[in-house]
Amino acid sequence: MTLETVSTSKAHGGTLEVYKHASAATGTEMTFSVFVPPQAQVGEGAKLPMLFYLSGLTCTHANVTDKGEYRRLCAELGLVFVAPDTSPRGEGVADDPAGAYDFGLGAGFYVNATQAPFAAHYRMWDYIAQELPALVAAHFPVDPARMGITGHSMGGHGALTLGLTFPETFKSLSAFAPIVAPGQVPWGHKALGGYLGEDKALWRAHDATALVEDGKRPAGAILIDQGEADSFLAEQLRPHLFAQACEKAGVDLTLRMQPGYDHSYNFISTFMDDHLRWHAERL
Ligand SMILES: N[C@@H](CCC(=O)N[C@@H](CS)C(=O)NCC(=O)O)C(=O)O
Repeated sequence: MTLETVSTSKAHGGTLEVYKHASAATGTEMTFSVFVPPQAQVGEGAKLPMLFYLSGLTCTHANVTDKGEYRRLCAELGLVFVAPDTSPRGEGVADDPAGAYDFGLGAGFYVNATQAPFAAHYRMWDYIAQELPALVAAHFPVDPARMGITGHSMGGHGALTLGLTFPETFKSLSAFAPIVAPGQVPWGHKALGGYLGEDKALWRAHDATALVEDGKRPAGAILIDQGEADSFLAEQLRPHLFAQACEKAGVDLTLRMQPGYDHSYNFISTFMDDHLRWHAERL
């Protein structure tokens, strides 16, 4: 698969690179950023651990790339960091009929849609679970046996559901302010209903709390940070639903409620170092 370079720029001794490529999963062009730390240059054939970061509603690869403040520590730890887009885009890609921010473009919810007109391109589950790991392993100095996943909000939902479903691919798992129970909150009802249809039994495969209840297990322990001043906490995020399911199932979850922090990248960048270390220690 061919990658087209959008940009490349030296940072912290490594390089921040942005690429476009034709995606077999979505049938569209997809864009992602990758930070390659300086350890990649130490000898030919370096194989480094890597972390996928899945973004939230309205985001592209650029939000965390610009505001996540991950490069300095990734350079120190020798961790490759990959940030994909949140939905397919381009001509012929359906959007929310009313142009709402929480469905359609920028809101793929990391599922394979089954409902028209979204089924044609909204296949972010396959893109993140299969296509992107293979593509990254083929083109960058990464060890495919040492990949982790994290994400924010809708991207935290993606990280948890993918990490629980594919523990052999995603060996370490964390999330920032994730949607943990889409089957029980308005964002999830709209997205899962719109992409997967109204049969709620089918939603359980894309609901982290239901996945744990149904017996799925991550590769190891899970870290979640959640701001207590997050305006989405009570209605959309509800992390205690996931904590209860994990406790009952014996899943090792560290849920840290962070006083005063909101839903923004000020919160994410504050705790980014902790998440990078969490993954580096496990990969
Ligand atoms: N009310 C917000 C909701 C979307 C939102 O808060 N998105 C979060 C993820 S759920 C985000 O990361 N936004 C982009 C940013 O802060 O850079 C909007 O319409 O933009």
